[in-house]
Amino acid sequence: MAGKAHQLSTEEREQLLPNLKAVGWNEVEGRDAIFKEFHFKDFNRAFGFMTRVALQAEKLDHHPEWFNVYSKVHIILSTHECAGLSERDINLASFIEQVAASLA
Ligand SMILES: C[C@H](O)[C@H](O)[C@H]1CNC2=NC(N)=NC(=O)C2=N1
Repeated sequence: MAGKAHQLSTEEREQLLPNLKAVGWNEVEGRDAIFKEFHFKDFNRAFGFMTRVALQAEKLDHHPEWFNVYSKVHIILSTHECAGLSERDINLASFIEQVAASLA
């Protein structure tokens, strides 16, 4: 991954977070991270979604924290390198939204 991740400033958050909040992402309490819960029709779709996200995460060298039960996938995004939210999380969340939309 090129360059060092920096924790988003207040201004960057005001600019970047509303779009994600509008589609169901929320800030995690007590931790600088974002969270969303995804529901699919069945496990096959949930796992297909996870597979596509996993391949992109590996490509970006930026990985989600996630939890799956059957058709439900919980995702938390945060950047270890800066111990909080960075642009990498915003970019990965945007990619995740595209994948979810294509599977809806
Ligand atoms: C060594 C390796 O580049 C780092 O650990 C990468 C891998 N995946 C990562 N994922 C996330 N979410 N945050 C990171 O800071 C991060 N760093």
